[in-house]
Amino acid sequence: MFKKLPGDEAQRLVSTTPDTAVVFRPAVVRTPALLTLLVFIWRTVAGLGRLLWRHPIASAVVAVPGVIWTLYGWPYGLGVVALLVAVPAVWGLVDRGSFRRLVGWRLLAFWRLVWVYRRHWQPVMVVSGLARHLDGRDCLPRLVKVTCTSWADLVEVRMLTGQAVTDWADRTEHLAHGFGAASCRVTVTRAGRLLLTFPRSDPLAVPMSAVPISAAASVGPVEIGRCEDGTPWRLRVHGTHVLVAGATGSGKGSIIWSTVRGLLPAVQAGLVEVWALDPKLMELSFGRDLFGDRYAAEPAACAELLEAAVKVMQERAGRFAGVRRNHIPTADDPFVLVVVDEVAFLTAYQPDKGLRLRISAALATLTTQGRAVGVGVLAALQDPRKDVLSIRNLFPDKIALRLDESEQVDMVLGDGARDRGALADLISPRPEQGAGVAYVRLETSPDPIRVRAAYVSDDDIRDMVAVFGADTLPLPEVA
Ligand SMILES: Nc1ncnc2c1ncn2[C@@H]1O[C@H](COP(=O)(O)OP(=O)(O)OP(=O)(O)O)[C@@H](O)[C@H]1O
Repeated sequence: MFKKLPGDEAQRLVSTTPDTAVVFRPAVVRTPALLTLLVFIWRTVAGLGRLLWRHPIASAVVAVPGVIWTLYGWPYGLGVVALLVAVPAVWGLVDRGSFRRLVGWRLLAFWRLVWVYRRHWQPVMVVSGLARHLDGRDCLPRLVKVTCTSWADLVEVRMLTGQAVTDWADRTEHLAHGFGAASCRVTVTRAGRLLLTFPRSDPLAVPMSAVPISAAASVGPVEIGRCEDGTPWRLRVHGTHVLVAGATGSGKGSIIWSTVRGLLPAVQAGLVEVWALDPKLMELSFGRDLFGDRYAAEPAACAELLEAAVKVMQERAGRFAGVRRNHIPTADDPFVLVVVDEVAFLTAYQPDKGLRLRISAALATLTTQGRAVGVGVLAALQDPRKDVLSIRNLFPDKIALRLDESEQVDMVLGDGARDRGALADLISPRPEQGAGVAYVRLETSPDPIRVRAAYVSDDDIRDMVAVFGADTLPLPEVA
């Protein structure tokens, strides 16, 4: 048996004669055959023990029929095999949900662990540069566990000591291609541990129709679509400000309209007011009757409406000072949501400098002081550069729809978001596949979440106007 010498050994040789070929002979250590055999047996036994410990059910499913076959003969063994096939099949037919949860995804996870991840682990780690070669040995990050959900493989990994999350985040493309997935997302679970998410299918590939309007009036997070894991996407608007960035046709309208739609019962109950600024005249004007007097399209009118919102905010701040620190929506002090479609028309592309400054000042005041007194801003824009919207960092919650360039992702979602898997620049430009698909990074979590907003069609907006139009709403006068 050869003992591999440390690879750095040759570097210690020094030759004083130029152009002399250095011949390096590795030392050969002869190991007794018995020792080799013992090491081999030990490794096999340890491997079996590890297999039984890690996968007791899978091991039992294979071992039990074998043992019965050996002890009682083949008819009994075959009977147990038939039972092992028939019981899950009937269970799966009767209650597919529980079968998948308790058996199906576990079996798939076992299969994917053995066939995909463990098989390719070493080459992928070495080629992607995540493994290290130390003292002649390959040190690999540890593959701890694979779990399957309906749409993705979740792979838990223990990093090598001294590795950082960015080492992995920088290599998501290598990992995705290496394990045959379309993408990879990196999440930190605890010190030294990561969760890699490899989607197997895209549950957001099919457009969703508008979320039904709830009977209950709520200012709480509004359900506006679905997250990648199948749970509802609830957008918090009260107590925060939200910035929506996306190229033309990316579906900014669906986020704005889904939010307005979800708030309508609360608007009707007088707990919420939606103030609409529509400088492009193409989006919010369609449901203009929902906003009554609180609608502006001309830049001068937009400036006035924003300044009116600032007045509401300041008046409340004066009343709340020293009395309370948070806003609770009531009929007297409703939550005011200022919706701005294409905010760049008012800030960057506005030729009148006086108006531009008034609007920027009002927006900056609202976004810095508004959330504690119940005034929120939901702004949409196409170009997220700082010179287009200098106050973009004042929005705690950000949504990146399809973007034109990869650099724009971090501009919207913050540093490192793209490396962590927010591939907003790769969202399909085909409306049926990609419109409304977005990555969200909430104030409370650095990890981007992939979501899709429901599509609120023109007919839906007409219905909303018919039921919740201005004549049915309690709209107080602008101060
Ligand atoms: N959530 C969605 N699901 C499916 N399709 C959508 C969705 N949102 C929008 N679309 C489709 O994409 C098209 C463009 O959407 P929308 O006008 O909302 O984009 P936008 O980002 O507001 O574009 P612009 O900035 O040019 O106004 C719509 O006409 C619709 O067909």
